[in-house]
Amino acid sequence: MSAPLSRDLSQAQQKAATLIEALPWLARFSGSTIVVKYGGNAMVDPALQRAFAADMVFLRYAGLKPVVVHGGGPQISAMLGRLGIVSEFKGGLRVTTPEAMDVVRMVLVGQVGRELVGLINQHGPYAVGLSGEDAGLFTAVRRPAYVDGQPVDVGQVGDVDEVNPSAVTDLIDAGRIPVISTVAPDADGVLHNLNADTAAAALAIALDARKLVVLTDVPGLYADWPDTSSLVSQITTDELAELLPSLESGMVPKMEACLRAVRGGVPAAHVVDGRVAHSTLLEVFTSEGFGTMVVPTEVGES
Ligand SMILES: Nc1ncnc2c1ncn2[C@@H]1O[C@H](COP(=O)(O)OP(=O)(O)O)[C@@H](O)[C@H]1O
Ligand SMILES: CC(=O)N[C@@H](CCC(=O)OP(=O)(O)O)C(=O)O
Repeated sequence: MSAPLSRDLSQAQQKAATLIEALPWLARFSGSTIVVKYGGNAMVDPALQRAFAADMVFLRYAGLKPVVVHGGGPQISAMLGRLGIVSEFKGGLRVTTPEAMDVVRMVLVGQVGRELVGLINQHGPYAVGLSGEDAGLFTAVRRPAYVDGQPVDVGQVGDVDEVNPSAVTDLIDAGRIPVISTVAPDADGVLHNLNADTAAAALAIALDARKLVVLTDVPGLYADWPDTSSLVSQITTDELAELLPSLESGMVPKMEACLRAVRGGVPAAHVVDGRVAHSTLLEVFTSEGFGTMVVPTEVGES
């Protein structure tokens, strides 16, 4: 039995309204580079993985230039466990011995990156995987770590010192979707383990990206975690800099990355809930946006 005509019509109008809501955002962002940090549940739930891959292809067809930087902390810990190598964190950073570094590279470049490339390429020949080692994309510098104010040795953990984005821009110009794993050599060629949020921010700046979108497992930043009424929809860089010292570990690298990106010239950085299918599309193409948006102080106050 078919539904009454009036219900068909109202459903059709709702669909048309959703499509037309995207029009100003398509006009604004078409041609822009968007760096997306893929992480959290979106990376382990098969339905969310497929939705994420479809979103990247959607962005490309909409005329945007998506660039994916992926995480993989839980996958690295699982593989270290399977190999009987102790996983240790100090000051929120993984202690990366030469032995652990081999595993970090194997898991990020050889497993997590490959899986995402495969998912995107079910839609066509778009994704190409590369790491910070390829064509000098990232040069790392040893990252200092502190516990209770005292310096501690975390081994081969790096921060991004230099970015040479030409390999990424070549791929974008060829219509591809770059998928980046965050390991990189230092100036002496010694491989380092980079936090993926940090690397995504550095890349967004170097690419002059229009947005940085960071997927995570919560609806966004809570000013007073875990009070769920304190979800922040928009925050300026100055406000975020003031809030940062009070944040707990999980959110710190993410919010530091957003602050770094926006202070480095990226017009907006967003933290969105990767547990919601198509969260990236919701953020880019709907008027309310989605999650927490970080903007420059002069924009937020105007
Ligand atoms: N102020 C806060 N706002 C939101 N989440 C917070 C906050 N403080 C701590 N968290 C925790 O940080 C986690 C996100 O960090 P993490 O697990 O490292 O992210 P991911 O795996 O997505 O890279 C959230 O799931 C939440 O438990
Ligand atoms: C130095 C450092 O933090 N390296 C991370 C690299 C992966 C990553 O950042 O993954 P997530 O985004 O899933 O946390 C690690 O070894 O776990």
